[in-house]
Amino acid sequence: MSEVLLEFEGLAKSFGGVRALDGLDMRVKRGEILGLIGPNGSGKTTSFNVVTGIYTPTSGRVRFDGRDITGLGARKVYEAGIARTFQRSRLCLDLSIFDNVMIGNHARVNNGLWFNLMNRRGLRREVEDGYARARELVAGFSADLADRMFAPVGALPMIERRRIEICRALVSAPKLLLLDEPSAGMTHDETAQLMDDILAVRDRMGDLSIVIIEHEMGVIERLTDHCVVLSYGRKISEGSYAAIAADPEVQTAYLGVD
Ligand SMILES: Nc1ncnc2c1ncn2[C@@H]1O[C@H](COP(=O)(O)OP(=O)(O)OP(=O)(O)O)[C@@H](O)[C@H]1O
Repeated sequence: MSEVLLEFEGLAKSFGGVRALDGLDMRVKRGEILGLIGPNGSGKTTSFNVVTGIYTPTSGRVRFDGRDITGLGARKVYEAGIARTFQRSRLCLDLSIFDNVMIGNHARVNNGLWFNLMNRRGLRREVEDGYARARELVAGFSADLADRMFAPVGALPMIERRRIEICRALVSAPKLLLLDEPSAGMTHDETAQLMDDILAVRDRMGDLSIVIIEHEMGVIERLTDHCVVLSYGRKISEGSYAAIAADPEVQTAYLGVD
């Protein structure tokens, strides 16, 4: 088995005259946490949208777990083992913690009409198994949250909502988790707690790979094994956080140092 889980080859995506991705080459190894950083508009979120099948690339290839997944639709990408969170929360605020987590579990349930109508025992077992799985995931973040699985998520503070979003992504047992600015909208203390959470998830889930987009450099420094820096849709640097932070091109493009 190759140690590379995800690979971009010359990935490009244009929107009219805007080259959001401009020939990006990048690799994510199994089990690593990779930080994807760069100034606003450098193509970070577009790369997530291309990998997850929301956008079809203009050119280039995406390979995942030994397969070419270029241009596969969102559902097939999800079934292949890639899950994500979004920069802006996509939780259903009126629904419970349990319901929100289960939305991420749809590939694992046999929810055909015939099954639901005729196999009541099977349906019951499916719901019970889903509940046990969702509760276990949530308990991994917070025992208190796990005791409130039927509370509406709209009543929860931002950090708890982020935890639920990560659980919703993890319930599909992905091989790759894409986190788009998980610290957005959180306080310094909440961000610190979330970093502990993400490291704990990685410890619990052995060879899960994580790609994290973040503007908070403290988060990138603490969490990542490797970083890739984008500018105008191209990779301008990569390496450990210490290496990229010391790179003059990164300082000029990203940190605003001349
Ligand atoms: N759907 C779209 N239609 C038109 N232009 C888009 C679209 N999505 C992204 N872009 C443009 O592509 C470029 C890259 O955007 P992207 O959101 O990927 O950057 P980013 O690095 O994630 O930025 P940020 O850090 O602000 O989230 C920007 O110029 C953006 O305006």
